Amino acid sequence: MPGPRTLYDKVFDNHVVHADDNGSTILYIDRHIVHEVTSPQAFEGLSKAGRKVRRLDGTLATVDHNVPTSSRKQYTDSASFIKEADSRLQVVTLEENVKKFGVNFFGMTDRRQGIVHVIGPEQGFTLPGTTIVCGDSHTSTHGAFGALAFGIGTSEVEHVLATQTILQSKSKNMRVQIDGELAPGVTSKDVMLHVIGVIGTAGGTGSVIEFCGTAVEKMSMEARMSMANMSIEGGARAGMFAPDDITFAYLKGRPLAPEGAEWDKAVEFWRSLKTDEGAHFDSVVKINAADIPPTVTWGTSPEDTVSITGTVPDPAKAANEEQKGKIERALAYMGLEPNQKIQDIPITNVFIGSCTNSRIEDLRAAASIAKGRKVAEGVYAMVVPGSGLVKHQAEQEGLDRVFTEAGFDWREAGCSMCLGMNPDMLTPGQRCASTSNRNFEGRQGPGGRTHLMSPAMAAAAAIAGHLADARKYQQDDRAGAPVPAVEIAPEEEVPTTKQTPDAADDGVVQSAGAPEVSAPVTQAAMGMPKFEVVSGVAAPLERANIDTDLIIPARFLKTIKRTGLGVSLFASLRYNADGSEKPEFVLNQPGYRASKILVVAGGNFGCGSSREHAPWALLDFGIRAVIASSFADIFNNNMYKNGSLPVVLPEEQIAVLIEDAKAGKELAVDLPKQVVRRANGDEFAFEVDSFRKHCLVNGLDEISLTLEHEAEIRAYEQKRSDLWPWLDGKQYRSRKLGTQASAPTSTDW
Ligand SMILES: CC(C)[C@H](C(=O)O)[C@@H](O)C(=O)O
Ligand code: SF4
Repeated sequence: MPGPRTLYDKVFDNHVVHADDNGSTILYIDRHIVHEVTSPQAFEGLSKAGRKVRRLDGTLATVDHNVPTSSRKQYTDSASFIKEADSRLQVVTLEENVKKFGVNFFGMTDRRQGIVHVIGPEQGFTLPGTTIVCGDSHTSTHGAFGALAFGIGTSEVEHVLATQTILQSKSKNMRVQIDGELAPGVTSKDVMLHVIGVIGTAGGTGSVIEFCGTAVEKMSMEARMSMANMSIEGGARAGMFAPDDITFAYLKGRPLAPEGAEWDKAVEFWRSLKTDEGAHFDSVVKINAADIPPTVTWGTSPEDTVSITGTVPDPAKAANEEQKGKIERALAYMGLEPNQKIQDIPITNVFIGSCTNSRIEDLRAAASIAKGRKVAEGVYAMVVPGSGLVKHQAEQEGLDRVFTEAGFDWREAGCSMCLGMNPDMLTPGQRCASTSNRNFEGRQGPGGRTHLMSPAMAAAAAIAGHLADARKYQQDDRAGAPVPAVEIAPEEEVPTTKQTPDAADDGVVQSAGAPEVSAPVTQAAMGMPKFEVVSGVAAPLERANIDTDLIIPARFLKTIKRTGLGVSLFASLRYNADGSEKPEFVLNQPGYRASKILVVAGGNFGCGSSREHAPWALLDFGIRAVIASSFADIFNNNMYKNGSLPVVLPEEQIAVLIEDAKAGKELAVDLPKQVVRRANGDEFAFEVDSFRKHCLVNGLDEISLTLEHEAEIRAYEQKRSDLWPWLDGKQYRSRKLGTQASAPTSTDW
């Protein structure tokens, strides 16, 4: 018998297909959600290698990032409806791929279309105890159901499509415990912003967070989803909540949830998915719910949080020079003054939407503030439901009229203004009160400024015309008049220093049935380059927390190829608005234009989005190795999958290498010997996982290696059918019973 285990341990253990002695595991994936941005190159890889989608019954695709959110009344097809050529190409490419491979698809005329992380739960495709992946960092959302759900890169998307498995090593266990009563007017979004303010954007790196505590136990599924969603903003691989009666009540009757006797069997199993008494957590953070104020962000990182009643931080009071520089840079970008009152910050835009806060409860909360009021003069406010079904439900409840009468724009489902990838974008200098999850520089459009907050707070800001305390706008429906719900303390402070944690499956889809897998190919399908020794003058980059939006902004993700992105690498740092080069940026300087190595002072390189376009852009520019003190998890993986190497070294050694780089001295990154060699012969040793090293040095394709374990994958699928039959789709089941299944169609559930 194993010792006491956490929820994460249990779900992980239940999915092991094959474990190597070195800790690398082939993990079975129950659910794979696919969108148009991160899948074209994966389907192309599949085609080139002559492979099929292994489990169509566990795969669901939709379009969300590129779709315009304007009325679809005139829609006839995507090719004519989507005006922007690159966006159109990604959407049409997915439409072609789902047809070609038989993948279940919610397209633009399907009411079930919406943001990937909204539609999965809505359909009951997301189930407790499952493993769920998507080429998207906010896959963590599905952890609200007690699923192990995480974002992956495009190479991994291809791996999952081909093998229904993924290569993983075990993460650490982290617990975030929130006990007590939340103050009136404080929502789960405030809680999560507060948590990220406490642990920092790298606080959860290498860990899976389990959220627990009395405050969390009372939360609705929507509220839990908002928190799990933003686990990635805390750097975590995933965020999980133990499934309970609230979870089961949400799932019961959903189209793909189990039914009848199978439902009872499933619930009985789901109830076992709790952390055992005495299970080990590598770190624990405890938060008192009553201490959490309505929280917003002031800066350019989700960790830059402050109470709505607080003030903009003063760099002069920063703990150290590094912090001072960080605050100054953020204030300059955000156009804010030190010590300015948060509630005095005027806004131009409001965005209520995104996979964090576009579900029915979110819209209800915003509507309760908007009801009977008007959007302030000069503010453009939009509400974008997370899916066609959320939109429909809201319209049934009359919320659309509440919004439109108040002057909000009522839109069609999609990612919209969460990221600058479709027509909904900020223009330079515009300032947005946003219910989304990322406030990185340029996130909602080049030069745009984002303040993250809850739906109620965003609605309050729309009405006030500046950042505002939603508690002042809470309405008493019976009286029909606005009344302040609580007395507000003048200056609630939120901790500014980071707290160090003390150590301490449905009746799915239909399709192809038993998989037919083509013979393993031994050479990399995409021709993965070998990595041995890479040398030359490294480019120094002195900045921490470099996010993937900064490495490659969203507007450049609209490609269906892996190549050609080098020119857009670090676009906002590299180019002026007129397209001319900024001479001060390191990669524009003569000595570094051909650098193959980047040395970064400051950790958490590659945080944020899962876009594999980030390592592709680096590679296309010519950079094959990045040396930093730490890397965000998904980015780290993505580098390896493309024959490039993330090298982790201690800060002191990096400081030496930065000086070498500035002096134009050559470095060599020697993977076989696992050292970085300086020009004077000194060597700094680094660690690397032995399996990954083997793949990189030999240019091996991981899919082929995994398919060598075909017998084990099949055995696992048999075991899964026996233990958790509700995870198999209907046609899959009938194929196994020997009945002839009909050809897959995209609506055949
Ligand atoms: C496009 C996709 C890769 C990206 C993500 O991984 O998060 C996007 O959804 C985002 O929010 O930045
Ligand atoms: S974070 Fe924004 S862009 Fe990314 S999936 Fe969610 S809504 Fe879409």
